[in-house]
Amino acid sequence: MKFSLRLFLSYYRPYRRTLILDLLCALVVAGITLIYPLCAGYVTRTVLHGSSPEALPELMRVGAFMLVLLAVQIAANTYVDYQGHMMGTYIERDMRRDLFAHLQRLPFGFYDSHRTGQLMSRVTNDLYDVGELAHHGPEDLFIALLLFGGVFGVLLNLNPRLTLLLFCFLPFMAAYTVFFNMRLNRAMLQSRRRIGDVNAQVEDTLAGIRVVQSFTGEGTEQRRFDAENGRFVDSRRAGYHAEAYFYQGMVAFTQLMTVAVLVFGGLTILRGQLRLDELVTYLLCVGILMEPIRRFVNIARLLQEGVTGFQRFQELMAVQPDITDAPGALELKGVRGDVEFRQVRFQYPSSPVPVLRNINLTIAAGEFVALVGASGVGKSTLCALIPRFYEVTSGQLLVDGVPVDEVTLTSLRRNIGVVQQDVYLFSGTVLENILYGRPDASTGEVIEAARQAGAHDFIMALPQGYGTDIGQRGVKLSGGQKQRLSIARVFLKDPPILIFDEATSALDNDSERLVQQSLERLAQRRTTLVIAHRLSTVRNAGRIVVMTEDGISEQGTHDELMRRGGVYAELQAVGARL
Ligand SMILES: Nc1ncnc2c1ncn2[C@@H]1O[C@H](COP(=O)(O)OP(=O)(O)OP(=O)(O)O)[C@@H](O)[C@H]1O
Repeated sequence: MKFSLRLFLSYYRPYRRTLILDLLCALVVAGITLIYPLCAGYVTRTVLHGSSPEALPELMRVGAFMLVLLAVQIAANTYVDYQGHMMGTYIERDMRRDLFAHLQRLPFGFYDSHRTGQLMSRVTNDLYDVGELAHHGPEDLFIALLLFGGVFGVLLNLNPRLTLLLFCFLPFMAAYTVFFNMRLNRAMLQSRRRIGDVNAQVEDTLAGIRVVQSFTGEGTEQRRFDAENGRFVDSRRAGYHAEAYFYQGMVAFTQLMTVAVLVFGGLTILRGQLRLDELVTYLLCVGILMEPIRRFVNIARLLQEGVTGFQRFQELMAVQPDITDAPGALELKGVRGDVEFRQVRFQYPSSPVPVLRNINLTIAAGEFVALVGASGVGKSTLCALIPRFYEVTSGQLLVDGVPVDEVTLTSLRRNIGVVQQDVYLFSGTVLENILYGRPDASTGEVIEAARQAGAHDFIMALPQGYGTDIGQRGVKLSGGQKQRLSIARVFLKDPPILIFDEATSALDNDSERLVQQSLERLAQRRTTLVIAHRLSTVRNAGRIVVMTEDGISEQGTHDELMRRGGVYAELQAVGARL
C-alpha cells in the first residue's frame, strides 16, 4: 500500500507547537555547528598575528563566545532529545490507540484469516518504528539539510574552485546512496514480516503450551521457532550488510574529500590563492560534512523502518469492517426474544461451498430450543449469525420481527448472551471477570449472579474469594468452574436471548449437574438456543431442531423424534453424548 504522507502528517496536528519548537532548536543546533569552524579560522588568524597586543584579549573573547554557543547548543539539544522523543512517543500512542480501536471493530471473519502474533507485531514493533520516524525524521532531515547547505555555502564562499572539486564527489555519493538504500529498504520490509512471523510463532506455541507439553511437542515447536528466528536473522543480515556498506562508503567519501582538500588546498596556498586560516576553516567544514551524512543515513534507516511500519498500519486501518451499523440503524429496545431465520444461506469466504442452505426456523420468545446434529453441520455457525458475528450470505434473520442488519450492532449484541463451548476468561480476578457482563453492576449484583450460576460457593472457597486472580484464561480454575463463571457473567448481563454452546469435553458428573442446573436457571424467561451435546439437555428442551448437511431435517420433542425413528433417533443410538 502506498505511503500516505497526509495521514502520517495528520498525527502531528495535536503537537504542532512542539514540532515547531523542535525544528527551531534543530536550526539553532545546526547554526552553531557551522559557527565553530569559522571561530577556529578566526582563532588561527589571530594566533598567526601573535605579536599583536590585541591577540590575547581577542582569544579570550572568542573562547567566551564559544562557551556561550556551547551552552545554547546543549540547551537546544536537550529540548530536541526530550520533547522531540516525547512527541514521537505521543504520536506512537495515538496511532496505537486508533489501531487497537479499529482492530476491536473488525469482524470474526477478519480474525479467521489473520494470525494474532502478526497483528500484535503491528501494534507494538511497527508502531515503535513509526514513532521513531515521527520524532527523528523531520528533525534529522532539517538539521542535515541545513548543515549540508550551510557547509557548502561556507566552502563556496572560501574557495569556489576547491569546492567545485568537492562537488565532483556528489553524483557518486548520490548513486551510492540510492543503490544501498534500495537494498536496505527491501531488507527492512522483509525483516518486519519476519519478526511478525516470530511473534506469531511465540503466540501460537504459548497459547497452546498445554497441548505442546502433553504431546511432548517441544522439539517440533523449537524447530519451527528456530526456522522463523533464522529467517529473521537472514533478513537483518541483509539489512545490516547494506547499512554497513552505505555508512562506511560515506566515511570513505568524506576522507577522500579531506585528502583532496589537503593536497589541492596546500597547492592553492602555495600559489597564494588561499590563506592558512581559510584552509583550517575549510578542513573543519569538510569534517562537519560527516554529520549531515550520518543523519542522512539515519533518516534512510528510519524511513525504511518507519515507512514500512506505517504502511502496515495503513493496511490494517484500511480494512473496512464489513459488519457495521446500516445508515439510520434502529436501537433494539424492549426485546421479547422472537428469533426467525428466513431462507438463510451462509458461506464462509474461505470455503467453496455454503455451510447453511435454506434455513427456515422460528423460535418464539421464551422458548428453549436444543440444536443437535453431527459435528460440522453448522450448528455453531447458525448461532453465530444471530449476533451478526458473521453476515448471512442471503435470506433474512429477524429478532422480534426486525431484520438484524437494520438495528445497531451494540443494541443487538446487548440483548444476546453467548456462553461459548470454549470458555474465554480474562486474566484478572473473579470479580472482574463476572463484571464483564455488566461493568456498572454492584458487588451485590455480582454475588447474586454468581449464586444463580451456582458459582458463589466455589468462589468463596478460593483463597481471596471474588478477589482471587484466576490466571491467564482462567487456568487456575476447573472446566466446570470456568463454565459457571461464564454463566454468571451472562446472568449479570441478563439478556432476553441466550445462545449456549454446551461443552463437549467431559465434566465430572457433579460439575455437569451443576452446570446443567445453572443453565436451567439461566434459560428461564429467555429465548434459549442450546447447541446440545447431552441427553439431559435435549430432554429438557421444549423443541429439538435436528440439523444435517442439507439443513434442518426434523423438529419436535425428544419423544416425538424418537418415535419418528429419523436422524435424531439414529444420533441417539450412537450414544448419549450427541
Ligand atoms: N471460521 C470459519 N471459516 C471457514 N470455515 C469454517 C469456519 N468455522 C467453521 N467452518 C466450517 O463450517 C462448517 C460448520 O462448522 P460449525 O462449527 O458451525 O459446525 P458445528 O455443527 O457447530 O460443529 P461441532 O458440533 O463440531 O462444533 C465446518 O465444515 C467447518 O469446517
